[in-house]
Amino acid sequence: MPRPPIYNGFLHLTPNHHSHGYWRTDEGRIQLGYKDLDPYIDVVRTLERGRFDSLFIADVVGVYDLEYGDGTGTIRAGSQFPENDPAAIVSALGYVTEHLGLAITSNIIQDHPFSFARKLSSLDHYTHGRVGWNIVTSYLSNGFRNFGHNGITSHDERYEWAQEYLDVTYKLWEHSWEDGAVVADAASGTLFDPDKIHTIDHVGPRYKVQGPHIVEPSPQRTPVLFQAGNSTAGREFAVRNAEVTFLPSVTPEAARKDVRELQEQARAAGRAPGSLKTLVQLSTVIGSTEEEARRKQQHLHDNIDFDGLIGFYSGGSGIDFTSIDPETPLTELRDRVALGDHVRSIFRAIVDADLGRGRELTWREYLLEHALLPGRFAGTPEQIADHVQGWVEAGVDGFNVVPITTLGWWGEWVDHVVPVLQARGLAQTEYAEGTLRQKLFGQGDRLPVTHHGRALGLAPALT
Ligand SMILES: Cc1cc2nc3c(=O)[nH]c(=O)nc-3n(C[C@H](O)[C@H](O)[C@H](O)COP(=O)(O)O)c2cc1C
Repeated sequence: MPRPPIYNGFLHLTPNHHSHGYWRTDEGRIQLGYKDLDPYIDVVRTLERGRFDSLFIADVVGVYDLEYGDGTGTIRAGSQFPENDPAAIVSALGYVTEHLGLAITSNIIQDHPFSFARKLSSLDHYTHGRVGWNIVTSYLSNGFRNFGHNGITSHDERYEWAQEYLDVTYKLWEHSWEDGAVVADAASGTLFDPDKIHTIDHVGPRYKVQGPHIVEPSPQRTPVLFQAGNSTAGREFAVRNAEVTFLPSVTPEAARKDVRELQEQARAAGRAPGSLKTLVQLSTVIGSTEEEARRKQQHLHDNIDFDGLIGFYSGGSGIDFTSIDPETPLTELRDRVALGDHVRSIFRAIVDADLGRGRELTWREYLLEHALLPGRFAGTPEQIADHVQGWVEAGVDGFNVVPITTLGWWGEWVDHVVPVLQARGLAQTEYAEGTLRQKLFGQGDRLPVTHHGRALGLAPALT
């Protein structure tokens, strides 16, 4: 019998994740506690009460819109700014939970792979095998400038860089220590068997790492690997490396096709069936009646900080949208020659999608209704469960649950929606035993032997 869908709680250690400016409202002010540990302890306890599979912490290492407009929109609104470091909180969250997976985002520019592998192995020990890694290549040019680069590296080159980064970590996690390297034989005075611990001697275009790994193999060795690549290079990277990937689909119909194509690609790349799980974003506004849910959604729209949203959107896409009047109809933007071919092609695609179903949308309406939390659904718990069912029937394996407020919102979901989902077999009622990987895949603690990271091996030592 297949397991119920996977649920990740999506978090960001910042005053506003996607509800830009909502900190100003009575409901949103709680997010200003983002610097404290206690509110997050509350979040993970709530997630565990709701039998979430994992907490998933997003992260960026720069300001979204420093290069766009007057460069202040996201700073003033506190949109994904400031950003506390996800790795710093994992031990504490692991200590107060027993089963919840703890997946952190870390990008390839912020850490050397040797120190990153060491950090994740340590966290996997301290959490008894519950750590995951969201592999990101970073899309913020300010992020690159913060780490000594002149600007953002080109898109496909970032994925090549990421592959080498991962290969270094695979060598450290999977190949540096053989099984049986820990001896602890008091009679011979041998704690570790040097013959079973190897240097990795990695030499590549960006990294030179001798090794050995300086942390004992942790329960999962490699953390569970999450990734969200939608481009051609991103998909290739996902089918080679990811164990859980995020689909861009905003409707179940789109997901059906996306899942099929991805799984065909994974099969062609030699991945075992079921070894690459697909998640979609699930963003909901919950009401005891449909009317209440709609009212809450309107309240959210009315309180979005538009400069923050536009700055976020500009930084995320690498296109300066700050000078466009939000009240401009999309068709006018599609035809505005001064915007250039690339930007106009984006507006053409949006207009062609006919998201207003015949109604002409303005740029503001499009951003609020479709770009802010794509696929957002407002309804009662029963309607949300119907909505979830539609996605499951389309073949997705689970959901990244996006809250309206990073802190304070989770009880609403767990107390009102989860019981309905559980009653319909759409959410687990108990945790399976074991590590995060064992819980998600039921095939043991380690990467499958056919996975690239296991198959890689160590190159012969250079002399
Ligand atoms: C659910 C989800 C979470 C993401 N989290 C982050 C994040 O925390 N930090 C980040 O820099 N990028 C994040 N991304 C962006 C992806 O890493 C990636 O850049 C994006 O999906 C575009 O991939 P592509 O260039 O292959 O199309 C996220 C994407 C998705 C869909």
